[in-house]
Amino acid sequence: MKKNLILASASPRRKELLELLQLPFEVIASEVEEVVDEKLSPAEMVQSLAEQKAKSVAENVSNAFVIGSDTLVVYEGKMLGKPKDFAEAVQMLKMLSGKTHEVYTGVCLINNDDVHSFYEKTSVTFYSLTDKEIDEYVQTGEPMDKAGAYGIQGYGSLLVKEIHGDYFSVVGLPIARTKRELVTAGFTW
Ligand SMILES: Cc1cn([C@H]2C[C@H](O)[C@@H](COP(=O)(O)OP(=O)(O)OP(=O)(O)O)O2)c(=O)[nH]c1=O
Repeated sequence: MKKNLILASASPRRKELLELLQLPFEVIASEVEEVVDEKLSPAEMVQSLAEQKAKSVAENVSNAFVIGSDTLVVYEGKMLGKPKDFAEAVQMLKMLSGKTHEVYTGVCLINNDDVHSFYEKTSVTFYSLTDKEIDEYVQTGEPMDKAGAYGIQGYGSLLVKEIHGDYFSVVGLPIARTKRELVTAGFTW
């Protein structure tokens, strides 16, 4: 039987990226209270969070493939989620200035009792940023709902010197890999 596709995410970027598959899908934002186990590595953490999001939606639907995803920025072992306020956004950007960090995105595909998870790691190098540049960027408001306090797809593009790995994973969903993993997990077009 052909399965429905559901994106368990409130992120407009993930929705836009999933639209590239040219398939109908439904968006149901997960309302799970994310449980963070500090002992996990970044790769384990993003997959665990992706799984929590996908599971919370999968529990309430049938005959569907559910996709959950989570993105974290990691610098020198520190995992950075979304900044809680402007001051924290400034602090994160000062830390990332002139340095290379990793962006981890975990994806979890759930089909009934089958749980299939994977992650992508992308290295991003920032130019050295002046305090003025950081302040002006934070004033745009763009950092506030984004891991690591920047959006590579927006004004944040002006901060980035180099990237190694999947650009789309930094934006929130490694779409080419997701398509391939859906096939591996048994989803039929
Ligand atoms: C680093 C980076 C992150 N981001 C975004 C991707 C994610 O939406 C967000 C990280 O937060 P997440 O908790 O991964 O996702 P979310 O809360 O936005 O959406 P949901 O949990 O409902 O799926 O940061 C960018 O848009 N651009 C970037 O360059």
